[in-house]
Amino acid sequence: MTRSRSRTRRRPPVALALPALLAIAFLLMPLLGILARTSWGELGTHLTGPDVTEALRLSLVVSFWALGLSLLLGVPLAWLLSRVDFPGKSLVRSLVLLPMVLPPTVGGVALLLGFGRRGLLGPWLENTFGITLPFHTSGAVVAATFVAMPFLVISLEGALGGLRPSYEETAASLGASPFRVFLTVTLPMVAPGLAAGAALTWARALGEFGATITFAGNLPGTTQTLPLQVYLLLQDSPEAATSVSLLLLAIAMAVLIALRGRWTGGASVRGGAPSPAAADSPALETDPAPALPDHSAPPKDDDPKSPAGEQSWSLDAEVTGFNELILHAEPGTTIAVVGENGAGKTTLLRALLGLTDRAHATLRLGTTDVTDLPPHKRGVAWVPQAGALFPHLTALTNTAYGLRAQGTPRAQARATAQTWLDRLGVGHLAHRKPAQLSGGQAQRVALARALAAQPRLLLLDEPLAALDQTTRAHVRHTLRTHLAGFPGVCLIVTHDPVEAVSLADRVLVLHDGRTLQDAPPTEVTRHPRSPWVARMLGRNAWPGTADATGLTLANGTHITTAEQLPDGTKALAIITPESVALHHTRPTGSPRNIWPGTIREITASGSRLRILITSDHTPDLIAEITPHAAADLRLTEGATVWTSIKATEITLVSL
Ligand SMILES: Nc1ncnc2c1ncn2[C@@H]1O[C@H](COP(=O)(O)OP(=O)(O)OP(=O)(O)O)[C@@H](O)[C@H]1O
Repeated sequence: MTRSRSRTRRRPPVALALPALLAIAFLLMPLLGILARTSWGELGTHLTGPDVTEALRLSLVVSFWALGLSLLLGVPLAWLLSRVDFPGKSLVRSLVLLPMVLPPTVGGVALLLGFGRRGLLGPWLENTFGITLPFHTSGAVVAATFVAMPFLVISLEGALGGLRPSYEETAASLGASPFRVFLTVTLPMVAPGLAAGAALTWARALGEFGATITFAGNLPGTTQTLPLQVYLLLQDSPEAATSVSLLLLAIAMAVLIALRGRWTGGASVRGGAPSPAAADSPALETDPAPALPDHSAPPKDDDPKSPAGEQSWSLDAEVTGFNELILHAEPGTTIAVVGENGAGKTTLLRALLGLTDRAHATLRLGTTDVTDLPPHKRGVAWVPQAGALFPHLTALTNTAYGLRAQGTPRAQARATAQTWLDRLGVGHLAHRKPAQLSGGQAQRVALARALAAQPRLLLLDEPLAALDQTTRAHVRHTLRTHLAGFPGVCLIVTHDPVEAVSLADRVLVLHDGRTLQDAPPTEVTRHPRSPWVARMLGRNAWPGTADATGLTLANGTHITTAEQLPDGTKALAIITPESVALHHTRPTGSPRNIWPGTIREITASGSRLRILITSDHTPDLIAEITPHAAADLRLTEGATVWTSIKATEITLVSL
């Protein structure tokens, strides 16, 4: 903190500071000119004259109409530009920006040729609706909208672009229709950007001159706004022009001051890390989840979509595209989805949600085929990484979101949400915003929100990734308790072997989008089907070819094993780190596999030490020993050791 402050106080280089100061002086000089030349004594008279008050009234009318029109047309346009890919999009974006760079008088000419009496659309407007824009206030509104709307569109498009899609996707997965998502999540989250854009739009419309005078003329009381007044007054009464300019200047400054700090707008989006507020708050990670006598989902009548009598949902999915796999699971099954980076875990989840074109899932949940339903009608709830709690809603309203989207009355939805928050041990935080929750608390609220929506399939994307080790253990315990009673199937994407083994009934190992192994954790632990899975589970896994006495590795090293596979079978030799013994000198006696090696790395793993050994004879080998044994052997990085592994300690897994 101190360091960053002293860094900002450091004297700036003269080569940059000097032109920067000149720029400030350049911008300031005209404003000082207005202030210096204002006849302060006559200011009141100038600003209260009938012409000026009339022009001010007209300016306010025109600018607010222009703002209204810009909001009406510009908000959907900004949304379209930021969210939909369509041909000619960059052309449309250039079109939006054009009025900002076009000389306003040219804009006025263009408006005349488009909407004027002899323009392309003018005659039709006149004949059909009796609307004539030039020389009417409506013309001034059109001119102001033309030049001001781009400010709204680019501000809002920027804010929308900065919004992580996971918020809107989560809202859809909770059952909200696209329009509801827009109103309840998108708009509130981009509110600062929208407000900044609206204020700029209004200020620009208020100051509009060139397009207005060219298109709508300069008729007192009809199209003569304040900037046009200034132009006229400059010829007849320069002091009055200065006073009116000061008024416009004051309004512009007021807008900018009101916008201070909002330029970087965007939503207050939190990551998974605990906020400072949360750090001060009584953290709940140590609270055990309350024991639940009955963890069934809330009453069925809360769920308008549930077919009567259906209490649980199996999963049948056939996924094609990047992922090629078939998945079947009985209700209540928790499946850990694991695999290397890029194996297709997230793509699988998104395919089940109906949120990606990269893979397609034929999906049946219980007796219902949801394949052709949009994401918000599938009953598939998603908890993305870091939870994606809506930052503008409290924990309670976040949790009630899915029920409200599904039509549950507000009071009932809130009562049910409170029940779920209580069940997950965060009921007392119901009225906090996500920014006031710690990472662990936020994860519990995100889980409560997903469960409260009564999904038929629950997808958790690395639910514990953002948490520290202690919190992780507690939240894992909570998760296990609550998943135990979930009446559908739950898929958990994880990179954490402990999470996979301790939470799941099955481990689905993906490789290149396909199933490499789909088995109970004990089976995967005992017989990992790939070196990657073995390594993930902390085991050594050496690929080779089986023969009569064991396995021959690619480099020719032979490993003797107690069990044998048919000659020529491609297989993995799985060696647990605890079964690797280390010696100072070449051991004699029963072990059949003995190689020399060099210690490359020693790291702590719980109460034991993990030793990485490299050798010319074998692939890298991990051994795990007690610190006491390490001290006895006086192990240091770089030291030479002998490793030995009993033939009975090696498992062969055919590939
Ligand atoms: N929008 C996309 N367009 C093109 N390719 C993509 C897109 N999203 C992901 N991919 C690619 O698809 C593959 C699978 O990605 P996916 O995100 O599903 O992997 P993952 O298993 O979740 O990885 P990680 O563990 O890194 O999160 C990767 O090769 C990735 O580069």
